Amino acid sequence: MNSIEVHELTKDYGVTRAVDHLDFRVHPGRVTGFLGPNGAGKSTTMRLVLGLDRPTSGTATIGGRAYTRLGRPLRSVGALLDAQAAHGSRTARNHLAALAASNGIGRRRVEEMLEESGLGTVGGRRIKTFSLGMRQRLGIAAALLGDPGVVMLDEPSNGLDPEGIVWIRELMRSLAREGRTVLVSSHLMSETASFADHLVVLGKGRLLVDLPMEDFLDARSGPGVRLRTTEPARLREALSRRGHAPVQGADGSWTVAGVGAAEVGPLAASEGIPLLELVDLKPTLEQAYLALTADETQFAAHASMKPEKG
Ligand SMILES: Nc1ncnc2c1ncn2[C@@H]1O[C@H](COP(=O)(O)OP(=O)(O)OP(=O)(O)O)[C@@H](O)[C@H]1O
Repeated sequence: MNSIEVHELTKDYGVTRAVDHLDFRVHPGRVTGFLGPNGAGKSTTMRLVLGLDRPTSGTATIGGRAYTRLGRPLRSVGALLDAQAAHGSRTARNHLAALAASNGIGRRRVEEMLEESGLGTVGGRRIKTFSLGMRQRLGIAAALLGDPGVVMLDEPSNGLDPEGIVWIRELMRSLAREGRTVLVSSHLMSETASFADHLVVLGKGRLLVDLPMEDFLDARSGPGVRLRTTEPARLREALSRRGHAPVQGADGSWTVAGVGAAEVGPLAASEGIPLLELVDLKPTLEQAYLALTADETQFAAHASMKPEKG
């Protein structure tokens, strides 16, 4: 009911195609990370979902309805797109109160959200005196004012201090646990890995990936292990007989590509080689993402090198 659906969505700005026949759905009950290089079309997609821009073709809906047809939109969808957008001469409290009034939301909720976002003591200050992190907190407070089922945040950690980053991470996790739909764009891979269950990745306006985080990481890595042993020379020999070349790290551990712990463990046991540590390696989100975007760049280079027909 609360999902975001994007269907054949296309947006051209003059000759620039910002979004190109996009198709994906963001489901409730999980945090979806929205990734892609600069200019990939993430902000444009979010603006189209929020009715701030009109698609060239295709549709973007929330629970089957266009944003512009939602009665009191803040009660259905909360969004943070640009934390600088708030009126600087208003106080934080007045800013939230104006939003609340226009969406039929009670004053008590304003105070609740000021507290929740860590702005309880500065609610009476003008927004123009706020730091980037404080504006970001205010933007998140505004997004959640109407207790919406759908939350869309563009770079929410921008400008936040470490405490703020932990706060936003926990907040997103709890919003998803409550069954809300949470779509979050970010350039910070370790951050995204810490809160997202699912990933949607764009490249040049097109959909590259729509997968659970685990599946994305698994799909972009071959097997590999890290191990420690008291007899590296014997293990290296045993592994090289099977075509594997261990590489020693600065900390004295060894990594072996192309083989899993399920194979290395029994091999070491059968050779009587003691292992002090043996773990299957998973790539970080950053490694998997960079491998994906490198493939894309290569693909683009090949495509542009193709001779023209005719
Ligand atoms: N109002 C506009 N007028 C003209 N071109 C635009 C406009 N908005 C976006 N674009 C172009 O559309 C493309 C997608 O931009 P968009 O801001 O959606 O990307 P993004 O993935 O959010 O990038 P970033 O990670 O840098 O925020 C870019 O080529 C951008 O220059």
